[in-house]
Amino acid sequence: MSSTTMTKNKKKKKTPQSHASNSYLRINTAHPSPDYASAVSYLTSQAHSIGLTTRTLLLTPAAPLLLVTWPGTRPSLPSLLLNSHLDSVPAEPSKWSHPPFSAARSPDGRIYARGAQDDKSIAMQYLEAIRTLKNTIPNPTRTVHISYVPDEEIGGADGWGRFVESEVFDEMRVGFMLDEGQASVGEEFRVFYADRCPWWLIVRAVGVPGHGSRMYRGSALENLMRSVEVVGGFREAQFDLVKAGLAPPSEVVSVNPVYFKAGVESGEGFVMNMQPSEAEAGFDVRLPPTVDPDLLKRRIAEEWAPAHWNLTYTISEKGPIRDFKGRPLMTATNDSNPWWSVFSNAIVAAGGKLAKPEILASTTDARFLRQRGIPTLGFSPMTNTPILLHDHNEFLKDTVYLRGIEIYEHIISALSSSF
Ligand code: MET
Ligand SMILES: [Zn+2]
Ligand SMILES: [Zn+2]
Repeated sequence: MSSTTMTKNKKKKKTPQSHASNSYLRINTAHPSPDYASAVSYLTSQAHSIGLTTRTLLLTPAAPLLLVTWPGTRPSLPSLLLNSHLDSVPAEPSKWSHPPFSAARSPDGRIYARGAQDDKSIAMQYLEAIRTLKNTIPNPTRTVHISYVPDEEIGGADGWGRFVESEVFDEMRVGFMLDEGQASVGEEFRVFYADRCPWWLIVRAVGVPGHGSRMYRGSALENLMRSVEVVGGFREAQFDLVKAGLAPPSEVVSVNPVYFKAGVESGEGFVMNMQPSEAEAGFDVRLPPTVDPDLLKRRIAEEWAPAHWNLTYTISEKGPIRDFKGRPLMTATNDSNPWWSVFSNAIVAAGGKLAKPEILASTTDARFLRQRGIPTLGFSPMTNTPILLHDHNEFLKDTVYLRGIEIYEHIISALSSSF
């Protein structure tokens, strides 16, 4: 744990190109070696320029976590936490129209960068919104924290997984957290009250090796292909529900193959006339909170990877799927949750429209808070924007980014007051 610094509040005017965010987008935060040091140092300097307190936590040496604080006048009230992860998924630069860490701007204002949507925009918008609010309110009623957290994209074990267990987190007494959401292709802002839970499934096959010309039963690849066919059938059935309009995409179990690995290699590439004795496939599986995980586990064992086909499997469960009381991880979006009412009213006060609350198709660190019963919503203020997270040519328009700052001004102002 290192320095705590407070500087004086300087009144600065926001200019549209204070796309300070561009400097942040240019830091290469992609796995497998995200430049956390530069990201933390940049965000720290931005926070100090507004007069906010910062702390860098080294819960593991390679993965710093930055905590920014705007102290409230009534610190006894539960605090508001705004969360953003520091890391990004890798990009394939040769497939992009602009280098992924250039933050290149097109004539119509699209800023291209890996992380432009996921989720470096909110990282900067939180700060810019507070920069503006500080001009009129030196301190909020309730304490506002921003957490910049490592390793979200790889499961969060060394990020939120450790943070949530720390004394610092307990001392923050978080009452409500806002985390990232996803872009909206229409006019309405999207908000997410739950995530799907990721299981990373690897199916391994062994089998009879032999000459590439021979037809026989039980080769490793034949065994693996049987598994792929069964998984594919399940996938089609889930997809059919979505296509028929019977379920939103985030309310079915998705299962997508993400790699296949097989073949005997020589220095020249794959040996084409040998059938290998081993093969494996990787699947990204996502479970909505409404699904019974034990039933899916049974299906995997009995149908997707049965031992009698010489198949074995591992499931890497990325985080919790139920809270400490055994309930699905969901945040209430009705009057029973006062944070919800204040949040949704703030969007309206900002002139925005909110879509019906959804389950997020992907996964965020929100699950670590929901597991502890802390209400958490996923929200990234990006309307009229194609959904490009983890895709090539990820971008965000400058006008959308700037509008997002105004939205956060309303939200932070409302949620940090007492109610
Ligand atoms: N946010 C990432 C995703 O949804 C990582 C989730 S935890 C494995 O893929
Ligand atoms: Zn993200
Ligand atoms: Zn992501």
